Amino acid sequence: MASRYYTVTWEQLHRDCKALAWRLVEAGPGGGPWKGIVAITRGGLIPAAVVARELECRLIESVSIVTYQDEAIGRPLVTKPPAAAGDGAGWLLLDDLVDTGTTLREAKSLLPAAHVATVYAKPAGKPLVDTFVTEVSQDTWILFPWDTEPQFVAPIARSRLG
Ligand SMILES: O=P(O)(O)OC[C@H]1O[C@H](OP(=O)(O)OP(=O)(O)O)[C@H](O)[C@@H]1O
Ligand SMILES: Nc1nc2[nH]cnc2c(=O)[nH]1
Ligand SMILES: [Mg+2]
Repeated sequence: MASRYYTVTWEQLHRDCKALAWRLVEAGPGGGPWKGIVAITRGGLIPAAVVARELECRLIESVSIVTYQDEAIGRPLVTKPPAAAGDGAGWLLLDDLVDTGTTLREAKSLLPAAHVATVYAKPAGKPLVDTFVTEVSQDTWILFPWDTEPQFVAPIARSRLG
């Protein structure tokens, strides 16, 4: 288990994805538009939708890589390779976050020339990313809005009683 959690709301995710789009809008090949976005599913799907809207990009490809079961890391399994995008030149390879870098290493072996972007980055995986927005510490687990729901919490005074 991680030693701390960082909870991201829908609003914050939207804001952070738009901040990522600002960083990417003039970084396409020759300063022009990107050929398309390759989303690493599942986590990259919603960031890809928001970034695609902001960059007016209509071509979305996907590569599916399963690395974690809940918070436990395993060997990365490519359940769907990208159907198009060649070696990735001119394409954005997009994921929600990089942690150890295991998933991105696998994705980059399929699309070595792609520009790699994530919304969040932890120190161990950061060197694999060309563009990101927010860094969190390695011992932090990021909780996305699709992983959580609001629930009752006891008043502070009551929780003190043990
Ligand atoms: O840098 P890493 O240590 O590889 O961790 C990052 C990856 O882990 C999560 O995916 P996960 O395997 O949980 O699959 P999912 O996107 O389908 O939820 C996340 O979406 C990243 O893709
Ligand atoms: N949701 C989530 N998935 C991850 N996969 C690897 N690290 C993380 C993390 O911090 N949060
Ligand atoms: Mg993922």
